[in-house]
Amino acid sequence: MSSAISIPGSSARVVAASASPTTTTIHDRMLFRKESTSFAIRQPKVLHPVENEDLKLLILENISQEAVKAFRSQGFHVDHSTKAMSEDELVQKIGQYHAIGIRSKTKITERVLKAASKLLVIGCFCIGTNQVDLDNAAKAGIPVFNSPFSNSRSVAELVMSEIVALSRQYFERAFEMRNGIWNKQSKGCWEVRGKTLGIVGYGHIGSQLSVLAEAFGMRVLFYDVVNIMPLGSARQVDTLATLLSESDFVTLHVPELPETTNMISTEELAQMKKGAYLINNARGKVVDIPALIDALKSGHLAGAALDVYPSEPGSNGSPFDDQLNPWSSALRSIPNVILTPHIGGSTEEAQRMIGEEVSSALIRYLNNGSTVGAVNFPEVDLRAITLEEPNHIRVCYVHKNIPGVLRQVNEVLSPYNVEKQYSDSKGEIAYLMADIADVSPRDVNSLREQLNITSANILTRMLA
Ligand SMILES: O=C(O)[C@H](O)COP(=O)(O)O
Repeated sequence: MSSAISIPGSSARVVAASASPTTTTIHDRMLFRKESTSFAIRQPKVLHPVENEDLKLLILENISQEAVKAFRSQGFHVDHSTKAMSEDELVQKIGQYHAIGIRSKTKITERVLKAASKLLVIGCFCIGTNQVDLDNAAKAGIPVFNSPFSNSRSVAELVMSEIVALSRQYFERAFEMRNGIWNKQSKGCWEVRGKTLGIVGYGHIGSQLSVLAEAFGMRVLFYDVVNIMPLGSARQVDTLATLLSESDFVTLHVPELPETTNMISTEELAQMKKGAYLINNARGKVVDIPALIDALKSGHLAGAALDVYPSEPGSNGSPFDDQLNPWSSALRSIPNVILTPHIGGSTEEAQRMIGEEVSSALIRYLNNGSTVGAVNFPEVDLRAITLEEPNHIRVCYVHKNIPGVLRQVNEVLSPYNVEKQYSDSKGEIAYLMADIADVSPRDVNSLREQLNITSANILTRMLA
């Protein structure tokens, strides 16, 4: 949510953005300068890449129209599709685009990145970024942005509904009623009040869920690799085994990482209480599904809810079958499992917020060079160039993080007045932004060429 504040004496507006780390920067705000007792307003100049070519964006997976509108309002050309793209399709098409927007299905692999000769930035319009080869993107000078928490509430609410649905078996009853079967029963159906919820991963979703579960009268335990202050009366436990052995419901909220692959397998399922339930809305590879099928068939677990799978179809209407995942029909035949098609973050509210948040981050990077909020890149930003500085240009220089680079860059910039400069590094990648005064259009090209030939250069862009 954002609100607008009118500035007296000005038709411009200030956008007071949400608490998101990527939605508010100095570029979004007016600049104020104190002059005697009143404030004079210095308006930020809207920057654009000085390259002649128009920016082309590929927006996949039915990303919110809010994002598409925001991009078009910047004059970008947008190709929009409701579907994901396969690696082969991307390799064929990506070469013409400067930016791509994806959700969790489209994989940006090393092969795709090699074909992405013009790509400047990647937007993941979701929380997860495991679908992108982040290291190779950074090495190619491509920052990746995501939406770290805009769909947290939607996922947490889905989990609450799954806890009640599993506990009351109402999805099975509803399924029977659809088939004309009246089967009223209370055996094995429980209230959730007084039961223990074990949350694995106490980040934005896990902590939100903790609050909702306590409002339902549940006792909440959580396990996380870092120490986190519990909300309400929740309690952090030291080991996953403790959480598994004490919880009636176990819900997973961890990213897909080598350490979390098959985090819940035969041994962990055996540690869960007999009659407990497992819920996974995180990533498909976190649960060893054949082991889960065994635990359900043996009756050790009373039920499960799964929203994510190791392989997922790329578009609606595509089959969820044994070709996609070899155990698919075995899983589908178990009655006490709720299977949903990765809808955790699929609400109008979440998609709208994500659309606004990630499109803003991409526009800020493309037009202003800001990498604040990037997940694979040093975070660099500069205060805005103002309208009172018409011949200023902004240099955005992504380079290898090796000694001696700044000396070379400053030599190139030395004939000019460098108004401000900031650089930072992350692993092998470093990023420098500098605003330079009084640069003629002819000098812009020469500056770019001189920076392009520095040995550490990965990508140089000029904004004016
Ligand atoms: O990573 C996420 O935010 C969730 O898994 C949702 O992914 P989706 O946007 O592809 O539905």
